[in-house]
Amino acid sequence: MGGQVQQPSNAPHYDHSMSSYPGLQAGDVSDAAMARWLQSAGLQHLASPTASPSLDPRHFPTLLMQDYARHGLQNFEDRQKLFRLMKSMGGGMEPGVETFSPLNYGSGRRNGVDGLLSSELHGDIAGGILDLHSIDDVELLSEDIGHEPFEVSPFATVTERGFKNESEDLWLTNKVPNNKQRSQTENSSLRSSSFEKEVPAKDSMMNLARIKVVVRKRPLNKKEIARKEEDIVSIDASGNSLTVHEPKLKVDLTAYVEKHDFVFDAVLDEQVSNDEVYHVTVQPIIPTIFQRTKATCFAYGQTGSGKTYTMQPLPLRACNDMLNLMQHPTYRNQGLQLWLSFFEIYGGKLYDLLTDRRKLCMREDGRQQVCIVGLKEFPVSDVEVVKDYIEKGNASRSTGSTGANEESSRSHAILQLVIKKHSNKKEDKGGKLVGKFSFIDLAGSERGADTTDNDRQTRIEGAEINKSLLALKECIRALDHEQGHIPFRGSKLTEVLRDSFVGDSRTVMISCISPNTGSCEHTLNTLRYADRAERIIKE
Ligand SMILES: Nc1ncnc2c1ncn2[C@@H]1O[C@H](COP(=O)(O)OP(=O)(O)OP(=O)(O)O)[C@@H](O)[C@H]1O
Repeated sequence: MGGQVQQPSNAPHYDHSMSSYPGLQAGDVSDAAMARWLQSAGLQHLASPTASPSLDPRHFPTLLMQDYARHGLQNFEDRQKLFRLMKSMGGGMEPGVETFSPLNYGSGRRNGVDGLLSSELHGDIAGGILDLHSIDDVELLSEDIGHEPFEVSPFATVTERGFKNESEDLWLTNKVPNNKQRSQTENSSLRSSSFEKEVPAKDSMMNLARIKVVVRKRPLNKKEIARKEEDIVSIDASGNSLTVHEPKLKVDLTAYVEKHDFVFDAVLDEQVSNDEVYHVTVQPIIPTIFQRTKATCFAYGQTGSGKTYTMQPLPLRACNDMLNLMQHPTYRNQGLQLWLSFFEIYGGKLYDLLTDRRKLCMREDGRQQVCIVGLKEFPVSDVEVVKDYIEKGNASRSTGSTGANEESSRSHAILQLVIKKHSNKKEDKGGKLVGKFSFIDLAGSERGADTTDNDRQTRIEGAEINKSLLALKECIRALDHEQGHIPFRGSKLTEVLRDSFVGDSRTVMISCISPNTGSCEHTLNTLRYADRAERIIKE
C-alpha cells in the first residue's frame, strides 16, 4: 500500500484514450485545453509555462509516484488530485465507478466524477471527496472583529506548494522512517516553512473546504504483533478510501470476512509521518487565520489509536508557520502578536494546564462571546518556547491507564493559538482578535460506552466524554447545514468551542484508528462517526 501508485492493469493506449480526456479531442491537445483541464482539477499551477517539465497527459498511464515531485506536485493533495485525474481517464475504471460503502455512502460521489467527465470542464474533480474547490461565497463576518480585513500583499502569489523534505521522500519511496530520521525531519521542517516567501491569495484560502475529514491508521504495536493479531485495515492507493476486513463466524462456525468500505477526504496509512499529517490537515488553513478565520482541528478515536501522537506535533508546526507568516511584508508591520493557552476539560470542568491546573470558569458576555475567566495566555515569538509550554501542559494532563494505552488521556485537552492585533492606543489593552486555531486532543471515544467499568469516577468520566462527542457531532451537523441554531450547549466542550463554529470557520477532524483484529468494532465505530460527519457535509 502506502505511497506507490498502482499502475492500472489495462491503462489506455494514448491514441485510443484521448477522446476520453475531458475537453480534449484526439490529436488536439492544445495548451489551453490542457490548462483548462488541469484547472478543473484544482491543478492550474501545473499548467503554467514555467512548470517544468510540463505535464503531458500522454505520460499519465506510465507516471509513477516518484515522478510527481519532478512535475511540481509537491504536496499530498495535489498528488491525490492528479491521481484522480488519471483514474478519470479510464485507468481500469468505468467512469463514475468508485468504491461504495455498504452504508450506501458515495451516491453524491458518483455525480462528482460524472461532473469531471462532462464537457463543461467545470466539474468538481473530487465531487466532494477532497472538497477544496467548493467556494464559500458567503463570507460570514465574525462578531468580534471591528476592523477591516487585512489586504493581501500585491506580492502575494497563489501557491499550494507544500515543502518537500526528507520525510516526504521516505514516504514516497515506501520506507518507514526510523526514529533518528523522524526526529531529524521533524526538526528540519520546523526551520523551513512554505510561507516564508509566499502568502496564498485570499481567494485560494477561502476555497478551502469548511470541514475536512481525514483518517489516520497507526501501525500494529509490539503487543499486537506478539499476540499475532492481523492488520485488518487496507488503504487504497488513491489515498482517500479504505477497507476494514472484519473477521466473522457463520452460524455453523465457518469463518468468513465481511468487508466495509469507506471514503473520506484523505486516508493516511501507517507510514505517513507527522509532517505529512500536518501538510494535509492544518497547514493549508494557517493563512486563513490571518484573514479572521477561526479553525479547529481535533482527533477522534478509541484509546491507544494515536490521537495524542497525532495531535501533539501539530501546534508546534502551526506556530512555526504562523510566526513565519507574521514576518512576511504583508503582516510585518500590522502589530500582530501570537498568544498561546492550554487547558483541559475533565468531568465537565475546566483546568488551566499552564498554571498548575488552576480551575477555570466559563462565562458568556453580553454579545454571547465565550470567555474563559482566569485562563492565562502567553505571548509567543519563538517555537522553542512553545515546545516548553506544550511539554508543561501535557505533563499536567489527567491521564490514566487503559488496557490499550498506559498513558491514556481522560480529558479533552485544548491548545489555542490566537493572533491579536495590538495598537498603540491607550484603550487597546488586550488587542483585537484576528484569528484563532484550536487544537483538541479528545479523550478516547469508547470510554463513554464503557459500562463494564464499575469505578464511579470512570463512569462519570465516560458519561461526560460521551455527551461531549455526541454534542460535537451535532454541532458539526448544524454547522454544515448552515442552520441558524447550533446546539453549543450540549456539552462543555462545544460551549467552549462556540466562537470557533460561528462566522468564518474551518474544521479538520482526524479519525485515528488501530489496525488490529481486536479493535475491529471500535475501528468501525470510529469510521462510522467520521463517515456520518462526512456524509452530513456532502448531503
Ligand atoms: N502513527 C503512529 N506511528 C507510530 N506509533 C504510534 C502511532 N500512533 C500511535 N502510536 C503509538 O501508540 C501509542 C498510543 O498512542 P496515543 O497515546 O497517541 O493514543 P491515544 O489515542 O491518544 O490514546 P488515549 O485516548 O488513551 O489517550 C503510543 O505509544 C504512540 O507512540
